[in-house]
Amino acid sequence: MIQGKDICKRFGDFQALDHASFHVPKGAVYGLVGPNGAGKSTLLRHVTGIFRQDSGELLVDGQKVFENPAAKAKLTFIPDDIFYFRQANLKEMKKYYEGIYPTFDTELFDKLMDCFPAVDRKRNIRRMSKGMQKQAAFLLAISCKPQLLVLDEPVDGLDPVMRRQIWNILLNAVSEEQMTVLVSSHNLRELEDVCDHVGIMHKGQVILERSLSELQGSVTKLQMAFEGDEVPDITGRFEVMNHTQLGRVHTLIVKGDQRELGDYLATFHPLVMDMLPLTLEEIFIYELGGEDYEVKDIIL
Ligand SMILES: Nc1ncnc2c1ncn2[C@@H]1O[C@H](COP(=O)(O)OP(=O)(O)OP(=O)(O)O)[C@@H](O)[C@H]1O
Repeated sequence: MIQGKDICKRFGDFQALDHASFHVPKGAVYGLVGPNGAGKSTLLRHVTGIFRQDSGELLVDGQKVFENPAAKAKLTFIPDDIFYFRQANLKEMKKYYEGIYPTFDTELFDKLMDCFPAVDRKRNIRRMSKGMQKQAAFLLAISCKPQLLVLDEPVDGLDPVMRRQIWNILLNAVSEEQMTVLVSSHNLRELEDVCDHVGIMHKGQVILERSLSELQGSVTKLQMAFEGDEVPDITGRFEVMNHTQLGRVHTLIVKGDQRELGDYLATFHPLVMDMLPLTLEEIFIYELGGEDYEVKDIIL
């Protein structure tokens, strides 16, 4: 759905995007994660056609987006600073969206209103709380039935119940409408349950991009104890990303097929051997561990 290649953007002397490349497949929920100032919002503003890159290529559904209304009609964007017209209420904003998006689904809008009981159609949106303004933005954006929904820090300012509610609605739209979602966040944990692809941004670059199905099962955390103090050397056969020892218990983070690993280690007759699930956060920490990055700054 989105193909970005070597995108560069400079603001004066500052290189905000530095050959950023990434790929978002159709129907994916793609999380863009990175610390403050990494360039996430800037990249999203290129995807949504607000900025034009200085160099590099960016295609959404095969088309350039900047100054291309046909391409823009396929996507909706919820930025971190949501815009509503002064004095407008939800009813009026809905009318505005209906005028721009031929795909706007009024029936869906009315149905979704039930999921956001606190949002009053007749109240000036700018007078609503930040969380309610965000709810209104979701309501409008999803009702446009976009092929691509771009979200910048989407659940900031929402209570946990509403976060869950919104993710449920989004994931529903992804499975029913094949909608693609590109979402930025500081927090990998927040995205862990919902994304199927993750890209990590640092200093204007996408330094790592993975599909979660590719990751799951490819990295294993093992806790083992053997008769002696040593563990068998498996480095010739598997990539050991991390090894710590506490007493006789060894904890290894190993890359490779889980079953093959288990079968191989069982031949050494360990006293104890447990395979533990890794969080997405742990996987990325180990994946980035060998690189010259302050991993703790990236994964928050
Ligand atoms: N219009 C602009 N003019 C000048 N500098 C800008 C502009 N927009 C962004 N920048 C700079 O580009 C860098 C990347 O900003 P961006 O907002 O994309 O980061 P981010 O990853 O979204 O950060 P955050 O997580 O804090 O929202 C920052 O150093 C920012 O100051």
